[in-house]
Amino acid sequence: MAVQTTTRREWTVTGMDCGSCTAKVTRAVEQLPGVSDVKVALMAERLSLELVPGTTEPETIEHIIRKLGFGIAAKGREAPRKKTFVLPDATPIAPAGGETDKPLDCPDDSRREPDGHLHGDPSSSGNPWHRTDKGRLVLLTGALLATAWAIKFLTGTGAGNGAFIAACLIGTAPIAKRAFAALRIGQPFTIEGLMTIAAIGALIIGAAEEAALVVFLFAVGEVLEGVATGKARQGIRALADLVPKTAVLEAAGQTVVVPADTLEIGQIVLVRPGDRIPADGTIIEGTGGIDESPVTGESLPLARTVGDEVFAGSINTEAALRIRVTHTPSDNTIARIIRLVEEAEEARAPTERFIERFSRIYMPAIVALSALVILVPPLGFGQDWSIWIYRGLALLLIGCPCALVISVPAAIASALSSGARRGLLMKGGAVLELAASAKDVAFDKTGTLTRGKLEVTDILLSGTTQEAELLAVAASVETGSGHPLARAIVRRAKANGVAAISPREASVLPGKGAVAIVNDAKAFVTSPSYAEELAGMDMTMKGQVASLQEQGKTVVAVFRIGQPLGLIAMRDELRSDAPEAIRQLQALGLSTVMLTGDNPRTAKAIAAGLNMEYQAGMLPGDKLAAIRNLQASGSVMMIGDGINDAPALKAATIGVAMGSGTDVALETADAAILRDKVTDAAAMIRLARATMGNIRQNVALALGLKAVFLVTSVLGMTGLWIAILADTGATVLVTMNALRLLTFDPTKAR
Ligand SMILES: Nc1ncnc2c1ncn2[C@@H]1O[C@H](COP(=O)(O)OP(=O)(O)OP(=O)(O)O)[C@@H](O)[C@H]1O
Ligand SMILES: [Zn+2]
Repeated sequence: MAVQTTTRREWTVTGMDCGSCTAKVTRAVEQLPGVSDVKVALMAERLSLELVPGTTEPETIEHIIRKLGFGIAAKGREAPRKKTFVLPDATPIAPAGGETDKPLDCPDDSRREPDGHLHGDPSSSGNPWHRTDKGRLVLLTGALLATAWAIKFLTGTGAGNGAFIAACLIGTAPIAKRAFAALRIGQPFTIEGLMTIAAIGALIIGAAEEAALVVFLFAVGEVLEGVATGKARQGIRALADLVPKTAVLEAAGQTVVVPADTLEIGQIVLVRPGDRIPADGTIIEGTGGIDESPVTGESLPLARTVGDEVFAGSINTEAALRIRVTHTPSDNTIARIIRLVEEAEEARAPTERFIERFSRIYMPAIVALSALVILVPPLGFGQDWSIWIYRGLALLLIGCPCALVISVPAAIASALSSGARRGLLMKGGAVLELAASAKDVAFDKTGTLTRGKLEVTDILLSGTTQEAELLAVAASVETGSGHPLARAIVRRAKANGVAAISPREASVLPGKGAVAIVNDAKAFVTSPSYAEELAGMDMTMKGQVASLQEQGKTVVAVFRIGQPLGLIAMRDELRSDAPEAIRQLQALGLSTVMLTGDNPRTAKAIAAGLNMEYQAGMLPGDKLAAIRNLQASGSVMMIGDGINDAPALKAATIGVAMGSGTDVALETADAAILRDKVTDAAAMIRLARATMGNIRQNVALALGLKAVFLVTSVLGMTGLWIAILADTGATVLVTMNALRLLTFDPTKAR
């Protein structure tokens, strides 16, 4: 075989509460044969990897993950693999590969439904805590501890000690099992491992009561971590809940209620007032206010009528609507947003990667340190063994990097879902981190700072040309172009009742204009400067152009080679919040610049109203060069509508697409602003900065607490159970702090 094909496989993995859990899963599977590109998303509870068919069986992967104490279920169904096959009479054949532990009644996992019920922590979402494995461990260890205490008080120390030993051993068993599973696949340093050593060690030095308490507190901590992480996950899940589960389908003159995820393109659904719209579609009957806040964050209801597009998840506020479905459920705008937010987690922030590397060293370092604490004082200085073993064991319990490792993903997940609810999409922690450090913000003009809905204001005719002729030629040249200028001209021709002449060989000259053969003559609609270059302009025309441009209007020349026909001037309105947006960005310490293909005079008139810098007369390539130039001095955020500025958006450190309609932009840009609000650019910066601030607080808190208890443990001021309490406390505190980002409102200027 020349090419080794791989298939992408996905699982839902439950029970991961922190970054060291995801690291454990990652390391466990990435060393398996045929496995590559392993991605584990803590918040989305997802494991995905590339797998060479016929190497590692997916069942093996599931088996290993379960052994480590997590729940796992395959996501979706993959195309059947070629390696295993089923005979016509459905008698399964074991594959030739020594896979013996595979259940015979299940020859191919691709035919198995994701079973939903999981071995480990059945579901960290939804399930009450006491129904989870970790919850049961708390109940078990708690009951054992209580019993042991009762025995101690009723019978005196001797029997009580035995009860504590039993409680500790029984409670440690499941933890030790997970530690051994990790050890067998080459991961000696796990929190379960440290726990097991500490508990057994404590038993050996006769601290049975404390050992039992430590096991109990550890179990409590695990549950608390699970609850905190579950809270962070809810932010993302809430988005998915916005799409109604059912839809009223119109079929053969009748209405039936069907599950919303079975809707197909072309079907007609009925949406009553007050209901959420079940699918992306087009209104075919009815007029009403639509609240699009779930999708775009814009909470003012927008008037929508026949022919308008609506988004799944929006609320129909007034009248009954009939809607034709235009997108399948998995392709809905909201579904794509959810997917982006989920996948965003995999685009790690540099800080996150640094912390992960740090935590890989941290645990072994703590183990080495506690070995020294145990050995050096008794051996070197003749000190008492039991004191230093105790202190060394306490130190071991500080070796859990959970709080540190969870600090970044929890903050980022909270920020991403908080942003998504306001129509601010960012593809991951890396984007957040870069946005927080942005120095310049570059704006496209048309459609970004302005509304992009141009209006023809002046028509100036050359020589004997009639207005109708000018418009007819211009409109037919422009029929092939989607440029806002082109649309304005075509609209005006229609309004004047001018019949368009069908053009031949119509094409656009990006950044310059459009050309076509109209009535057997090559005709152009271009920028005045390109017209000058191509055909020349007389003094009167030049004067007219200049005075129109000084009024902030965009002028195009209509001509055939050697024959000017006239000028068309258009005006585009600034978005009402553009001046405020520029003010806010400048107040945040960013420098702002407008990059436009329009001419310098028009650009100057518009930039003056915004009090910002500008660069004009730029071809798409020039915009790209300008971005590169700015990047020499720091991160650059570029905001555009994706028309004519895609290369610049791509080149910018953070490319932000603006506008809900642009399908492509959402997937290609680094971030998107779904409401048509320029001030959201400032909101995005604020959210990014708040997130990085939150992460810094979390890291300081986590490291600070570790440092304090490291010292107090070595000095013997705090013991085993305080050490485990400090660890859990830090994790919970850090997660709670990160959750504050869920309610942070970045649109408020401070
Ligand atoms: N289809 C077209 N018809 C007529 N003129 C055009 C067309 N496309 C571009 N031009 C001319 O080229 C100039 C630059 O176009 P370009 O699309 O790069 O920028 P723009 O849309 O005017 O502004 P911005 O760069 O801010 O979005 C326009 O101002 C216009 O004069
Ligand atoms: Zn953990």
